[in-house]
Amino acid sequence: MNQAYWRQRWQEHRIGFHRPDVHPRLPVFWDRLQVAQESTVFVPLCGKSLDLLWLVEQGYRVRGVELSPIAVQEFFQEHNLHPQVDSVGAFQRWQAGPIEIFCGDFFDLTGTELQGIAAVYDRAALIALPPELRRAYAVKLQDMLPHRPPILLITLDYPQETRQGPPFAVAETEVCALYQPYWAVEHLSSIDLREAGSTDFHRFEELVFVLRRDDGS
Ligand SMILES: C[S@@+](CC[C@H](N)C(=O)[O-])C[C@H]1O[C@@H](n2cnc3c(N)ncnc32)[C@H](O)[C@@H]1O
Repeated sequence: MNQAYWRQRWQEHRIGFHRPDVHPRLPVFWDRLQVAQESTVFVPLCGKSLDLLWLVEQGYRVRGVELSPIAVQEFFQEHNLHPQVDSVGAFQRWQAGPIEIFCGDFFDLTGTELQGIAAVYDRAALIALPPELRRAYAVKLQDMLPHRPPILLITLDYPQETRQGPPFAVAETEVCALYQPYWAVEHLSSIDLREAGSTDFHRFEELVFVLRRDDGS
């Protein structure tokens, strides 16, 4: 699973992961993070998600990172936003009002781009990555966010042997293995997506977690 794969998916418009609406779990669970308004939320591997706009409507600033320039351009175009574009390190930074998207590879972030981050929203970022990159992704977040802001994390879980990712299955045990001991993991909900007719696998669940700084207390 490499950059070429994702760039090609955007080029061919194979973006079944992109929702035409705000993710239903975001408004339900966001308040659990208790993030002060006007602070900045980091949205890794953001695509052109409408969740960015929902967060802005709630009074936050958002900072995304996304590999595909097609995704970034479409996001701003589709919402009639007129971004300023400049270069920051390895990234092209697109900015319009409270929305900033760093176009480039998440793994090229240095940490300076994430200064002032008050919370993280991960929907379909961790599960977009194969196992070896998931470990690197979590380590990178740990390195770049030493103040351990809260994370709202949405994953999928299903028998991985029944299909190839992405999306990859990421169960609660793996979330705990990746994020503890830096963050305490609270499992908020499991939703059987088969009921919504989304799949015919014998198990296909969406899991929602909140990760909070673990002070060891
Ligand atoms: C499954 S999609 C999810 C997009 C978005 N979070 C959403 O909910 O619609 C994964 C996204 O991550 C992007 N991506 C994959 N690898 C990346 C990387 N190393 N750095 C930045 N973006 C990446 C892809 O281009 C794709 O848009």
